[in-house]
Amino acid sequence: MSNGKQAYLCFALTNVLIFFFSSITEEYEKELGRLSSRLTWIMLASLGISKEDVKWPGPKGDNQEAHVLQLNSYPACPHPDRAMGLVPHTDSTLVSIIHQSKICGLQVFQEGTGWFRVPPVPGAMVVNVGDLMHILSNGSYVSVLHRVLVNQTQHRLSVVYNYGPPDNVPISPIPKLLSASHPALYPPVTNWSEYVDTKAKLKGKALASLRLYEPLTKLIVLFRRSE
Ligand SMILES: O=C(O)CCC(=O)C(=O)O
Ligand SMILES: [Fe+2]
Repeated sequence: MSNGKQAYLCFALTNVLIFFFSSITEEYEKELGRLSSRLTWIMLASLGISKEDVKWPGPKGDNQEAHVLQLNSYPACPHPDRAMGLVPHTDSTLVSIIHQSKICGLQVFQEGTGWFRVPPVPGAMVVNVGDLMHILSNGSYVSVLHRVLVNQTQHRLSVVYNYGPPDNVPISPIPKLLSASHPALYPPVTNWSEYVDTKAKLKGKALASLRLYEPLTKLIVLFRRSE
């Protein structure tokens, strides 16, 4: 086959692959959008919050939630003890839905236990509570600290659907959840992208730096310690 024909075949094949990849990605985004929205409203409903209580402002009060689809690739690393796939962090989202390939790597931090593995389970996805859900629920849902380790021999992939509020919408604790005994723990965050910028500057300390009060449990511990 001539070089010209080979180049044409390669070009045509690439276009076919791009077409299939884009249509699968589009379908995936649509489904995950529906799933994230349902999960978000179910989580809020469990706190007694309805869609009426969280009207995203907009020209007609009909602003749509936003999302970012992220593809992560963690090449095999001969010295996994000297490298980190993804440093410990919380997600700047309402919720994030992770699809992991068959390789372990994701770990979650739990107070008192430390880091534990979240192994891939065939047919299952991982749902992370993000910082904006933490703020919206006034700390009822706690955003999860997690990290990713690299594998010595196997390449790991993950697909993360980051689900957040419409952009340009301020996020603050839902007023219905607040009372004299449950004051707002966070001031309004201007909007999703601004929060992401703040986080980039303050690294892991963005949420803690916004917090207006210490959790009551911590105060009790401090009080007991000083007795
Ligand atoms: O790769 C994973 O399992 C998690 C990725 C992640 O935490 C992220 O992209 O924020
Ligand atoms: Fe994450």
